[in-house]
Amino acid sequence: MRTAHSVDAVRNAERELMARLPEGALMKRAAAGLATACAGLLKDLLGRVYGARVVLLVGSGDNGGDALYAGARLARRGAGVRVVPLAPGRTHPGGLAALLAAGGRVAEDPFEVLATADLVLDGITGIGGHGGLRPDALPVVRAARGGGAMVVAVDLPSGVEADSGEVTGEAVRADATVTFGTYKPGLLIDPGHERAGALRLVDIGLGPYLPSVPELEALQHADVARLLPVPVGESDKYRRGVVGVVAGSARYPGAAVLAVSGALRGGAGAVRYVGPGGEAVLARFPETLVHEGPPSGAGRVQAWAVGPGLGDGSWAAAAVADVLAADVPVLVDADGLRLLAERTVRERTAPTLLTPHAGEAAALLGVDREEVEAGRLAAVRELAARYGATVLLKGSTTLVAEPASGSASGSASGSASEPGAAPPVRVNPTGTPWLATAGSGDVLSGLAGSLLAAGLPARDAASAAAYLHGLSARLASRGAPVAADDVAAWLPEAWRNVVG
Ligand SMILES: NC(=O)C1=CN([C@@H]2O[C@H](COP(=O)(O)OP(=O)(O)OC[C@H]3O[C@@H](n4cnc5c(N)ncnc54)[C@H](O)[C@@H]3O)[C@@H](O)[C@H]2O)[C@@H](O)CC1
Ligand SMILES: Nc1ncnc2c1ncn2[C@@H]1O[C@H](COP(=O)(O)OP(=O)(O)O)[C@@H](O)[C@H]1O
Ligand SMILES: [K+]
Repeated sequence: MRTAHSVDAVRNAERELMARLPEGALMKRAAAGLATACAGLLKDLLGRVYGARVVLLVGSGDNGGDALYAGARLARRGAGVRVVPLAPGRTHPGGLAALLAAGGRVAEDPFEVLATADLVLDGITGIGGHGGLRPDALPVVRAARGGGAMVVAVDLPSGVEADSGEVTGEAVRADATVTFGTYKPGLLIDPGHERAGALRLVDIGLGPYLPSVPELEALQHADVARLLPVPVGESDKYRRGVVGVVAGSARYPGAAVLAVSGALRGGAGAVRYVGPGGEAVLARFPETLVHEGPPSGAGRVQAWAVGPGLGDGSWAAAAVADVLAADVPVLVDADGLRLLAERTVRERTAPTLLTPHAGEAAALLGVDREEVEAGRLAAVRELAARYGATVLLKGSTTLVAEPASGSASGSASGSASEPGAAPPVRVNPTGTPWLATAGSGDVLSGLAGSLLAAGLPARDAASAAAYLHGLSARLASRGAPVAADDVAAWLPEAWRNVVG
Protein backbone atom coordinates (compact mmCIF):
# COMPACT_ATOMS: atom_id res chain seq x y z
CA MET A 1 0.00 0.00 0.00
CA ARG A 2 1.23 3.47 -0.85
CA THR A 3 0.29 6.10 1.69
CA ALA A 4 0.36 9.89 1.54
CA HIS A 5 0.43 12.35 4.43
CA SER A 6 -0.65 15.97 4.65
CA VAL A 7 1.81 18.86 4.74
CA ASP A 8 0.98 19.45 8.41
CA ALA A 9 1.75 15.84 9.28
CA VAL A 10 5.05 16.01 7.35
CA ARG A 11 6.06 19.26 9.02
CA ASN A 12 5.28 17.92 12.50
CA ALA A 13 7.22 14.73 11.83
CA GLU A 14 10.16 16.73 10.44
CA ARG A 15 10.18 18.91 13.53
CA GLU A 16 10.33 15.90 15.85
CA LEU A 17 12.99 14.15 13.83
CA MET A 18 15.11 17.29 13.36
CA ALA A 19 15.18 17.85 17.11
CA ARG A 20 17.08 14.56 17.37
CA LEU A 21 19.54 15.25 14.57
CA PRO A 22 22.40 17.68 14.00
CA GLU A 23 21.46 20.92 12.20
CA GLY A 24 20.96 20.40 8.46
CA ALA A 25 21.23 16.60 8.65
CA LEU A 26 17.72 15.97 7.34
CA MET A 27 18.16 18.12 4.26
CA LYS A 28 21.45 16.38 3.54
CA ARG A 29 19.73 13.00 3.79
CA ALA A 30 17.08 14.15 1.34
CA ALA A 31 19.73 15.57 -1.00
CA ALA A 32 21.78 12.37 -0.88
CA GLY A 33 18.73 10.33 -1.91
CA LEU A 34 17.91 12.84 -4.62
CA ALA A 35 21.46 12.81 -6.00
CA THR A 36 21.51 8.99 -6.08
CA ALA A 37 18.21 8.96 -7.98
CA CYS A 38 19.50 11.59 -10.44
CA ALA A 39 22.76 9.73 -10.96
CA GLY A 40 20.77 6.60 -11.79
CA LEU A 41 18.66 8.51 -14.30
CA LEU A 42 21.74 10.06 -15.91
CA LYS A 43 23.35 6.64 -16.22
CA ASP A 44 20.21 5.33 -17.92
CA LEU A 45 20.17 8.37 -20.19
CA LEU A 46 23.87 8.88 -21.01
CA GLY A 47 25.65 5.93 -19.48
CA ARG A 48 27.54 8.23 -17.08
CA VAL A 49 27.30 11.10 -14.60
CA TYR A 50 30.68 12.59 -15.50
CA GLY A 51 30.24 15.38 -18.03
CA ALA A 52 26.43 15.42 -17.77
CA ARG A 53 24.86 18.88 -18.03
CA VAL A 54 22.63 19.53 -15.04
CA VAL A 55 20.60 22.69 -14.39
CA LEU A 56 19.02 23.51 -11.02
CA LEU A 57 15.93 25.74 -10.89
CA VAL A 58 16.07 27.05 -7.35
CA GLY A 59 13.41 28.96 -5.41
CA SER A 60 13.64 30.69 -2.06
CA GLY A 61 12.92 27.79 0.29
CA ASP A 62 14.31 24.49 1.50
CA ASN A 63 13.13 22.77 -1.67
CA GLY A 64 15.83 24.78 -3.43
CA GLY A 65 18.25 23.76 -0.67
CA ASP A 66 17.65 20.09 -1.48
CA ALA A 67 18.33 20.76 -5.16
CA LEU A 68 21.55 22.65 -4.36
CA TYR A 69 23.02 19.99 -2.05
CA ALA A 70 22.09 17.28 -4.57
CA GLY A 71 23.68 19.41 -7.32
CA ALA A 72 26.86 19.63 -5.23
CA ARG A 73 27.02 15.83 -5.03
CA LEU A 74 26.54 15.50 -8.78
CA ALA A 75 29.21 18.18 -9.39
CA ARG A 76 31.65 16.19 -7.23
CA ARG A 77 31.00 13.23 -9.54
CA GLY A 78 32.00 15.34 -12.54
CA ALA A 79 28.65 16.70 -13.74
CA GLY A 80 28.60 20.28 -15.03
CA VAL A 81 26.05 21.91 -12.73
CA ARG A 82 24.52 25.36 -13.28
CA VAL A 83 22.05 27.03 -10.96
CA VAL A 84 19.23 29.33 -12.05
CA PRO A 85 18.16 31.24 -8.92
CA LEU A 86 14.53 32.31 -9.21
CA ALA A 87 14.65 34.40 -6.04
CA PRO A 88 18.17 35.88 -6.18
CA GLY A 89 19.31 37.02 -2.76
CA ARG A 90 17.02 34.47 -1.06
CA THR A 91 18.72 31.31 -2.31
CA HIS A 92 19.48 28.73 0.42
CA PRO A 93 22.91 29.98 1.57
CA GLY A 94 24.36 26.66 2.78
CA GLY A 95 23.22 24.85 -0.34
CA LEU A 96 24.58 27.52 -2.66
CA ALA A 97 27.95 27.54 -0.85
CA ALA A 98 28.16 23.74 -1.09
CA LEU A 99 27.38 23.83 -4.80
CA LEU A 100 29.94 26.53 -5.55
CA ALA A 101 32.57 24.71 -3.46
CA ALA A 102 31.93 21.54 -5.48
CA GLY A 103 32.54 23.38 -8.76
CA GLY A 104 28.97 24.30 -9.71
CA ARG A 105 28.25 27.80 -11.02
CA VAL A 106 25.43 30.29 -11.28
CA ALA A 107 24.17 30.34 -14.88
CA GLU A 108 24.89 33.56 -16.71
CA ASP A 109 22.16 32.95 -19.25
CA PRO A 110 19.44 30.59 -17.98
CA PHE A 111 18.01 29.98 -21.45
CA GLU A 112 21.38 29.04 -22.91
CA VAL A 113 22.08 26.38 -20.27
CA LEU A 114 18.49 25.06 -20.40
CA ALA A 115 18.72 24.61 -24.17
CA THR A 116 21.50 22.05 -23.83
CA ALA A 117 20.80 20.49 -20.43
CA ASP A 118 20.54 16.72 -19.96
CA LEU A 119 18.77 16.96 -16.61
CA VAL A 120 16.83 19.80 -14.97
CA LEU A 121 16.09 19.68 -11.26
CA ASP A 122 12.94 21.54 -10.26
CA GLY A 123 13.65 22.98 -6.82
CA ILE A 124 11.39 26.03 -7.13
CA THR A 125 8.83 25.07 -4.48
CA GLY A 126 7.95 21.94 -2.54
CA ILE A 127 5.43 21.53 0.26
CA GLY A 128 5.71 25.27 1.04
CA GLY A 129 4.47 26.38 -2.39
CA HIS A 130 1.01 27.81 -2.91
CA GLY A 131 -0.97 29.31 -5.75
CA GLY A 132 0.78 27.85 -8.80
CA LEU A 133 3.94 29.01 -10.50
CA ARG A 134 4.66 32.72 -10.33
CA PRO A 135 4.84 34.52 -13.69
CA ASP A 136 8.60 35.08 -13.44
CA ALA A 137 9.18 31.32 -13.23
CA LEU A 138 7.13 30.50 -16.32
CA PRO A 139 9.69 31.30 -19.05
CA VAL A 140 12.40 29.14 -17.49
CA VAL A 141 10.02 26.30 -16.74
CA ARG A 142 8.84 26.34 -20.35
CA ALA A 143 12.45 26.50 -21.57
CA ALA A 144 13.29 23.49 -19.38
CA ARG A 145 10.60 21.41 -21.09
CA GLY A 146 11.36 22.82 -24.50
CA GLY A 147 15.06 21.99 -24.32
CA GLY A 148 14.45 18.25 -24.26
CA ALA A 149 16.13 17.61 -20.90
CA MET A 150 14.76 15.13 -18.43
CA VAL A 151 12.90 17.12 -15.74
CA VAL A 152 13.07 15.80 -12.18
CA ALA A 153 10.87 17.44 -9.55
CA VAL A 154 12.28 17.75 -6.05
CA ASP A 155 9.66 16.48 -3.55
CA LEU A 156 6.76 17.72 -5.70
CA PRO A 157 6.40 19.41 -9.10
CA SER A 158 6.42 23.14 -8.40
CA GLY A 159 2.96 24.64 -8.88
CA VAL A 160 1.12 21.54 -7.58
CA GLU A 161 -0.67 21.98 -4.24
CA ALA A 162 0.83 19.31 -2.00
CA ASP A 163 -2.34 18.56 -0.04
CA SER A 164 -4.79 18.27 -2.90
CA GLY A 165 -3.11 17.93 -6.30
CA GLU A 166 -4.74 21.17 -7.39
CA VAL A 167 -2.95 23.26 -9.99
CA THR A 168 -3.68 26.95 -10.33
CA GLY A 169 -2.38 28.22 -13.64
CA GLU A 170 0.71 26.30 -14.66
CA ALA A 171 2.84 23.72 -12.89
CA VAL A 172 6.08 21.97 -13.74
CA ARG A 173 5.52 18.82 -15.81
CA ALA A 174 8.14 16.38 -14.56
CA ASP A 175 9.37 13.11 -16.02
CA ALA A 176 10.07 11.91 -12.50
CA THR A 177 9.55 13.13 -8.95
CA VAL A 178 11.80 12.22 -6.05
CA THR A 179 9.82 12.74 -2.87
CA PHE A 180 10.95 12.59 0.74
CA GLY A 181 9.66 10.72 3.78
CA THR A 182 6.16 9.94 2.47
CA TYR A 183 4.06 10.57 -0.62
CA LYS A 184 2.11 13.81 -0.64
CA PRO A 185 -1.61 13.66 -1.65
CA GLY A 186 -0.90 15.96 -4.60
CA LEU A 187 1.43 13.36 -6.10
CA LEU A 188 -1.33 10.75 -6.24
CA ILE A 189 -4.36 12.83 -7.28
CA ASP A 190 -4.88 14.53 -10.61
CA PRO A 191 -4.20 17.08 -11.92
CA GLY A 192 -1.03 16.95 -9.75
CA HIS A 193 -0.41 13.25 -10.34
CA GLU A 194 -0.15 13.75 -14.06
CA ARG A 195 2.58 16.40 -13.59
CA ALA A 196 4.70 14.18 -11.35
CA GLY A 197 5.83 11.48 -13.80
CA ALA A 198 7.43 8.38 -12.28
CA LEU A 199 7.41 8.56 -8.48
CA ARG A 200 10.31 7.63 -6.25
CA LEU A 201 10.21 7.77 -2.47
CA VAL A 202 13.39 8.47 -0.51
CA ASP A 203 13.39 7.29 3.11
CA ILE A 204 14.69 10.05 5.37
CA GLY A 205 13.63 8.39 8.62
CA LEU A 206 10.30 10.22 9.05
CA GLY A 207 8.28 6.98 9.36
CA PRO A 208 8.14 6.68 13.15
CA TYR A 209 7.02 10.29 13.51
CA LEU A 210 4.22 10.24 10.92
CA PRO A 211 0.62 9.62 12.05
CA SER A 212 -0.41 5.98 11.69
CA VAL A 213 -3.54 6.98 9.77
CA PRO A 214 -2.47 8.64 6.51
CA GLU A 215 -4.44 11.18 4.53
CA LEU A 216 -4.66 9.00 1.47
CA GLU A 217 -3.90 5.42 0.52
CA ALA A 218 -3.41 3.66 -2.81
CA LEU A 219 -3.98 -0.09 -2.83
CA GLN A 220 -1.59 -2.33 -4.72
CA HIS A 221 -1.93 -5.88 -6.07
CA ALA A 222 -1.38 -7.63 -2.73
CA ASP A 223 -3.90 -5.39 -0.93
CA VAL A 224 -6.57 -6.02 -3.54
CA ALA A 225 -5.83 -9.76 -3.62
CA ARG A 226 -6.60 -9.92 0.10
CA LEU A 227 -10.00 -8.27 -0.46
CA LEU A 228 -11.30 -10.36 -3.36
CA PRO A 229 -13.83 -13.08 -2.50
CA VAL A 230 -12.77 -16.70 -3.02
CA PRO A 231 -15.39 -19.46 -3.09
CA VAL A 232 -14.75 -22.37 -0.70
CA GLY A 233 -15.88 -26.00 -0.68
CA GLU A 234 -19.26 -25.32 0.92
CA SER A 235 -20.03 -22.33 -1.29
CA ASP A 236 -23.17 -22.30 -3.38
CA LYS A 237 -24.46 -19.54 -5.59
CA TYR A 238 -26.58 -18.02 -2.80
CA ARG A 239 -23.81 -18.08 -0.23
CA ARG A 240 -21.52 -16.38 -2.75
CA GLY A 241 -24.08 -13.59 -2.93
CA VAL A 242 -26.74 -12.53 -5.40
CA VAL A 243 -26.42 -9.09 -6.92
CA GLY A 244 -29.45 -7.27 -8.29
CA VAL A 245 -28.88 -4.94 -11.24
CA VAL A 246 -31.44 -2.26 -12.07
CA ALA A 247 -30.26 -0.59 -15.26
CA GLY A 248 -31.12 0.20 -18.85
CA SER A 249 -34.23 1.58 -20.52
CA ALA A 250 -35.89 1.41 -23.90
CA ARG A 251 -33.54 4.22 -24.90
CA TYR A 252 -30.38 2.69 -23.39
CA PRO A 253 -30.74 -1.10 -23.40
CA GLY A 254 -26.95 -1.44 -23.73
CA ALA A 255 -26.42 -0.07 -20.21
CA ALA A 256 -28.27 -3.08 -18.86
CA VAL A 257 -26.05 -5.48 -20.79
CA LEU A 258 -22.85 -3.71 -19.74
CA ALA A 259 -23.78 -3.48 -16.06
CA VAL A 260 -24.68 -7.19 -16.05
CA SER A 261 -21.41 -8.02 -17.83
CA GLY A 262 -19.49 -6.34 -14.97
CA ALA A 263 -21.68 -7.99 -12.32
CA LEU A 264 -21.12 -11.48 -13.75
CA ARG A 265 -17.36 -11.04 -13.33
CA GLY A 266 -17.39 -9.57 -9.83
CA GLY A 267 -17.55 -12.65 -7.65
CA ALA A 268 -21.28 -12.83 -6.79
CA GLY A 269 -22.85 -16.28 -7.28
CA ALA A 270 -25.77 -15.02 -9.36
CA VAL A 271 -26.96 -11.87 -11.09
CA ARG A 272 -30.60 -10.81 -11.06
CA TYR A 273 -31.57 -8.23 -13.63
CA VAL A 274 -34.62 -6.02 -13.12
CA GLY A 275 -35.77 -3.53 -15.77
CA PRO A 276 -36.92 -3.11 -19.32
CA GLY A 277 -33.75 -4.53 -20.92
CA GLY A 278 -34.32 -8.19 -19.98
CA GLU A 279 -34.46 -9.42 -23.53
CA ALA A 280 -31.17 -7.81 -24.54
CA VAL A 281 -29.54 -9.08 -21.34
CA LEU A 282 -30.71 -12.66 -21.84
CA ALA A 283 -29.65 -12.68 -25.48
CA ARG A 284 -26.11 -11.90 -24.38
CA PHE A 285 -26.00 -13.53 -20.92
CA PRO A 286 -28.42 -16.45 -20.60
CA GLU A 287 -27.16 -17.10 -17.06
CA THR A 288 -28.87 -13.91 -15.78
CA LEU A 289 -32.05 -14.22 -13.67
CA VAL A 290 -34.45 -11.69 -15.21
CA HIS A 291 -37.43 -10.03 -13.50
CA GLU A 292 -39.86 -7.48 -14.86
CA GLY A 293 -41.78 -6.07 -11.88
CA PRO A 294 -40.49 -3.78 -9.15
CA PRO A 295 -37.07 -4.71 -7.68
CA SER A 296 -38.58 -5.61 -4.30
CA GLY A 297 -40.49 -8.45 -5.96
CA ALA A 298 -37.45 -9.95 -7.67
CA GLY A 299 -36.44 -12.37 -4.93
CA ARG A 300 -33.57 -12.26 -2.48
CA VAL A 301 -30.46 -10.23 -3.28
CA GLN A 302 -27.50 -9.39 -1.06
CA ALA A 303 -26.79 -6.05 -2.80
CA TRP A 304 -28.25 -3.82 -5.50
CA ALA A 305 -26.58 -1.77 -8.23
CA VAL A 306 -29.03 0.77 -9.61
CA GLY A 307 -28.88 3.54 -12.15
CA PRO A 308 -26.91 3.05 -15.40
CA GLY A 309 -29.01 4.05 -18.41
CA LEU A 310 -32.25 4.10 -16.37
CA GLY A 311 -33.46 7.43 -17.73
CA ASP A 312 -35.65 9.55 -15.49
CA GLY A 313 -39.13 8.20 -16.19
CA SER A 314 -41.57 7.26 -13.47
CA TRP A 315 -40.53 3.59 -13.56
CA ALA A 316 -36.92 4.60 -12.92
CA ALA A 317 -37.82 6.87 -10.00
CA ALA A 318 -39.98 4.19 -8.40
CA ALA A 319 -37.27 1.55 -8.90
CA VAL A 320 -34.60 3.72 -7.25
CA ALA A 321 -36.90 4.40 -4.28
CA ASP A 322 -37.77 0.71 -4.03
CA VAL A 323 -34.13 -0.36 -4.00
CA LEU A 324 -33.15 2.28 -1.45
CA ALA A 325 -35.88 0.97 0.86
CA ALA A 326 -34.17 -2.46 0.93
CA ASP A 327 -32.04 -3.26 3.96
CA VAL A 328 -29.04 -4.43 1.92
CA PRO A 329 -26.04 -2.55 0.46
CA VAL A 330 -27.01 -0.38 -2.51
CA LEU A 331 -24.80 1.16 -5.18
CA VAL A 332 -26.30 4.16 -6.99
CA ASP A 333 -24.79 5.32 -10.27
CA ALA A 334 -25.57 7.56 -13.25
CA ASP A 335 -29.30 8.34 -13.68
CA GLY A 336 -29.96 6.86 -10.25
CA LEU A 337 -27.96 9.73 -8.77
CA ARG A 338 -30.38 12.26 -10.23
CA LEU A 339 -33.29 10.50 -8.58
CA LEU A 340 -31.80 10.45 -5.08
CA ALA A 341 -33.02 12.35 -2.08
CA GLU A 342 -30.16 13.22 0.27
CA ARG A 343 -32.35 12.48 3.27
CA THR A 344 -33.31 9.01 2.02
CA VAL A 345 -29.64 8.10 1.72
CA ARG A 346 -28.75 9.56 5.12
CA GLU A 347 -31.52 7.62 6.79
CA ARG A 348 -30.51 4.26 5.38
CA THR A 349 -28.96 1.86 7.86
CA ALA A 350 -27.42 -0.52 5.29
CA PRO A 351 -24.37 0.76 3.34
CA THR A 352 -24.86 3.05 0.35
CA LEU A 353 -22.22 3.54 -2.31
CA LEU A 354 -22.58 6.47 -4.74
CA THR A 355 -20.46 6.38 -7.90
CA PRO A 356 -20.65 9.77 -9.68
CA HIS A 357 -18.33 11.10 -12.35
CA ALA A 358 -17.25 14.74 -12.00
CA GLY A 359 -20.38 16.09 -13.74
CA GLU A 360 -22.72 14.06 -11.55
CA ALA A 361 -20.77 14.96 -8.43
CA ALA A 362 -21.02 18.64 -9.39
CA ALA A 363 -24.80 18.33 -9.76
CA LEU A 364 -25.07 16.64 -6.35
CA LEU A 365 -22.96 19.37 -4.75
CA GLY A 366 -24.52 22.26 -6.67
CA VAL A 367 -21.20 23.47 -8.09
CA ASP A 368 -19.56 23.55 -11.54
CA ARG A 369 -17.93 20.45 -13.00
CA GLU A 370 -14.63 22.35 -13.28
CA GLU A 371 -14.63 22.94 -9.54
CA VAL A 372 -14.95 19.20 -8.88
CA GLU A 373 -12.23 18.35 -11.40
CA ALA A 374 -9.84 20.92 -9.94
CA GLY A 375 -10.45 19.86 -6.34
CA ARG A 376 -11.31 16.17 -6.48
CA LEU A 377 -10.29 15.36 -2.90
CA ALA A 378 -12.41 18.09 -1.33
CA ALA A 379 -15.37 17.15 -3.54
CA VAL A 380 -15.37 13.45 -2.70
CA ARG A 381 -15.01 14.15 1.03
CA GLU A 382 -17.81 16.69 0.95
CA LEU A 383 -20.14 14.28 -0.84
CA ALA A 384 -19.40 11.45 1.59
CA ALA A 385 -20.04 13.75 4.55
CA ARG A 386 -23.20 15.26 3.09
CA TYR A 387 -24.83 11.97 2.14
CA GLY A 388 -23.41 9.87 4.96
CA ALA A 389 -22.45 7.39 2.24
CA THR A 390 -19.35 5.88 0.68
CA VAL A 391 -18.55 7.81 -2.50
CA LEU A 392 -16.49 6.71 -5.48
CA LEU A 393 -15.64 9.73 -7.64
CA LYS A 394 -14.80 8.47 -11.13
CA GLY A 395 -12.32 10.00 -13.53
CA SER A 396 -8.60 9.96 -13.79
CA THR A 397 -7.27 8.99 -10.33
CA THR A 398 -10.63 7.72 -9.08
CA LEU A 399 -11.16 8.45 -5.37
CA VAL A 400 -13.14 6.57 -2.72
CA ALA A 401 -14.20 8.39 0.44
CA GLU A 402 -16.03 7.18 3.48
CA PRO A 403 -17.97 9.43 5.85
CA ALA A 404 -16.84 9.77 9.44
CA SER A 405 -18.15 6.81 11.41
CA GLY A 406 -21.40 7.67 13.11
CA SER A 407 -22.57 9.90 10.25
CA ALA A 408 -24.18 6.85 8.61
CA SER A 409 -24.37 3.66 10.57
CA GLY A 410 -24.16 1.24 7.68
CA SER A 411 -21.44 2.62 5.50
CA ALA A 412 -18.48 3.17 7.76
CA SER A 413 -17.54 -0.48 8.09
CA GLY A 414 -13.95 -1.41 7.46
CA SER A 415 -12.64 1.75 9.09
CA ALA A 416 -9.30 1.26 10.80
CA SER A 417 -9.09 4.76 12.21
CA GLU A 418 -10.15 6.24 15.54
CA PRO A 419 -13.88 6.38 16.24
CA GLY A 420 -15.43 9.42 14.65
CA ALA A 421 -12.70 10.18 12.11
CA ALA A 422 -13.19 9.29 8.47
CA PRO A 423 -10.65 6.69 7.30
CA PRO A 424 -8.11 7.67 4.62
CA VAL A 425 -9.48 8.40 1.19
CA ARG A 426 -8.39 5.76 -1.31
CA VAL A 427 -6.95 6.76 -4.66
CA ASN A 428 -6.97 4.24 -7.47
CA PRO A 429 -3.58 3.75 -9.10
CA THR A 430 -4.71 1.64 -12.09
CA GLY A 431 -6.53 2.81 -15.20
CA THR A 432 -5.84 4.60 -18.43
CA PRO A 433 -7.36 7.61 -20.14
CA TRP A 434 -8.68 5.10 -22.72
CA LEU A 435 -11.25 4.20 -20.06
CA ALA A 436 -13.00 7.47 -20.81
CA THR A 437 -15.33 5.64 -23.20
CA ALA A 438 -19.12 5.36 -23.21
CA GLY A 439 -20.43 2.57 -21.04
CA SER A 440 -17.28 1.76 -19.11
CA GLY A 441 -18.88 3.23 -15.98
CA ASP A 442 -21.80 0.80 -16.39
CA VAL A 443 -19.35 -2.11 -16.23
CA LEU A 444 -17.86 -0.62 -13.05
CA SER A 445 -21.29 -0.36 -11.39
CA GLY A 446 -22.07 -4.00 -12.01
CA LEU A 447 -18.63 -5.07 -10.85
CA ALA A 448 -18.72 -3.06 -7.63
CA GLY A 449 -22.30 -4.21 -6.96
CA SER A 450 -21.18 -7.80 -7.32
CA LEU A 451 -18.35 -7.30 -4.82
CA LEU A 452 -20.86 -5.73 -2.40
CA ALA A 453 -23.09 -8.78 -2.79
CA ALA A 454 -20.11 -11.03 -2.14
CA GLY A 455 -19.84 -9.34 1.25
CA LEU A 456 -17.14 -6.67 0.89
CA PRO A 457 -17.65 -3.46 2.90
CA ALA A 458 -18.60 -0.56 0.62
CA ARG A 459 -15.18 1.09 0.75
CA ASP A 460 -13.41 -2.14 -0.13
CA ALA A 461 -15.92 -3.09 -2.84
CA ALA A 462 -15.51 0.33 -4.43
CA SER A 463 -11.72 0.40 -4.31
CA ALA A 464 -11.26 -3.22 -5.44
CA ALA A 465 -13.72 -2.66 -8.31
CA ALA A 466 -11.93 0.52 -9.45
CA TYR A 467 -8.60 -1.30 -9.29
CA LEU A 468 -9.74 -4.32 -11.34
CA HIS A 469 -11.62 -2.11 -13.79
CA GLY A 470 -8.58 0.12 -14.41
CA LEU A 471 -6.25 -2.85 -14.71
CA SER A 472 -8.62 -4.60 -17.09
CA ALA A 473 -8.73 -1.52 -19.29
CA ARG A 474 -4.93 -1.37 -19.35
CA LEU A 475 -4.63 -5.04 -20.22
CA ALA A 476 -7.30 -4.76 -22.91
CA SER A 477 -5.89 -1.55 -24.33
CA ARG A 478 -2.11 -1.95 -24.40
CA GLY A 479 -2.00 1.49 -26.01
CA ALA A 480 -5.02 1.15 -28.30
CA PRO A 481 -8.61 2.35 -27.86
CA VAL A 482 -10.91 0.06 -25.87
CA ALA A 483 -14.69 -0.35 -25.81
CA ALA A 484 -16.60 -0.84 -22.56
CA ASP A 485 -17.31 -4.39 -23.67
CA ASP A 486 -13.54 -5.08 -23.86
CA VAL A 487 -13.11 -3.82 -20.31
CA ALA A 488 -15.71 -6.32 -19.11
CA ALA A 489 -14.20 -9.14 -21.17
CA TRP A 490 -10.74 -8.61 -19.68
CA LEU A 491 -11.90 -8.56 -16.06
CA PRO A 492 -11.10 -12.27 -15.45
CA GLU A 493 -7.55 -11.63 -16.74
CA ALA A 494 -7.22 -8.62 -14.40
CA TRP A 495 -8.48 -10.74 -11.50
CA ARG A 496 -5.91 -13.49 -12.28
CA ASN A 497 -3.20 -10.84 -12.60
CA VAL A 498 -4.04 -9.54 -9.11
CA VAL A 499 -4.32 -12.85 -7.29
CA GLY A 500 -1.65 -14.71 -9.27
N1 LIG B 1 12.34 20.91 6.70
C1 LIG B 1 13.31 20.02 6.43
O1 LIG B 1 14.23 19.76 7.17
C2 LIG B 1 13.26 19.31 5.19
C3 LIG B 1 12.65 19.91 4.11
N2 LIG B 1 12.79 19.38 2.92
C4 LIG B 1 12.48 20.18 1.74
O2 LIG B 1 11.94 21.43 2.08
C5 LIG B 1 10.76 21.66 1.35
C6 LIG B 1 9.91 22.63 2.08
O3 LIG B 1 10.67 23.79 2.25
P1 LIG B 1 10.06 25.21 2.59
O4 LIG B 1 9.20 25.10 3.76
O5 LIG B 1 11.18 26.16 2.67
O6 LIG B 1 9.14 25.53 1.38
P2 LIG B 1 9.42 25.52 -0.19
O7 LIG B 1 10.84 25.47 -0.52
O8 LIG B 1 8.54 24.51 -0.76
O9 LIG B 1 8.84 26.93 -0.65
C7 LIG B 1 8.76 28.02 0.22
C8 LIG B 1 9.28 29.24 -0.42
O10 LIG B 1 8.72 29.41 -1.70
C9 LIG B 1 8.02 30.66 -1.76
N3 LIG B 1 6.82 30.37 -2.53
C10 LIG B 1 5.64 29.89 -2.11
N4 LIG B 1 4.80 29.73 -3.14
C11 LIG B 1 5.47 30.10 -4.24
C12 LIG B 1 5.15 30.13 -5.61
N5 LIG B 1 3.95 29.77 -6.03
N6 LIG B 1 6.11 30.54 -6.48
C13 LIG B 1 7.33 30.90 -6.06
N7 LIG B 1 7.68 30.90 -4.76
C14 LIG B 1 6.78 30.51 -3.87
C15 LIG B 1 7.76 31.07 -0.35
O11 LIG B 1 7.75 32.47 -0.27
C16 LIG B 1 8.93 30.45 0.39
O12 LIG B 1 10.03 31.31 0.39
C17 LIG B 1 10.19 20.31 1.11
O13 LIG B 1 9.31 20.27 0.02
C18 LIG B 1 11.45 19.52 0.86
O14 LIG B 1 11.87 19.66 -0.48
C19 LIG B 1 13.66 18.23 2.75
O15 LIG B 1 14.95 18.76 2.67
C20 LIG B 1 13.56 17.29 3.87
C21 LIG B 1 13.91 17.98 5.11
N1 LIG C 1 -9.15 10.70 -18.00
C1 LIG C 1 -9.43 9.50 -17.48
N2 LIG C 1 -8.42 8.68 -17.09
C2 LIG C 1 -8.69 7.47 -16.58
N3 LIG C 1 -9.95 7.00 -16.40
C3 LIG C 1 -10.98 7.75 -16.75
C4 LIG C 1 -10.78 9.06 -17.29
N4 LIG C 1 -12.00 9.58 -17.54
C5 LIG C 1 -12.91 8.65 -17.18
N5 LIG C 1 -12.30 7.55 -16.69
C6 LIG C 1 -12.96 6.32 -16.19
O1 LIG C 1 -13.86 5.84 -17.18
C7 LIG C 1 -15.08 5.38 -16.60
C8 LIG C 1 -16.20 6.22 -17.20
O2 LIG C 1 -17.36 6.10 -16.48
P1 LIG C 1 -18.60 7.08 -16.71
O3 LIG C 1 -18.15 8.48 -16.67
O4 LIG C 1 -19.66 6.66 -15.78
O5 LIG C 1 -19.02 6.78 -18.21
P2 LIG C 1 -20.31 6.03 -18.77
O6 LIG C 1 -21.48 6.64 -18.09
O7 LIG C 1 -20.29 6.31 -20.24
O8 LIG C 1 -20.16 4.59 -18.48
C9 LIG C 1 -14.89 5.52 -15.10
O9 LIG C 1 -14.43 4.31 -14.57
C10 LIG C 1 -13.82 6.59 -14.98
O10 LIG C 1 -13.08 6.48 -13.79
K1 LIG D 1 9.81 21.16 -6.66
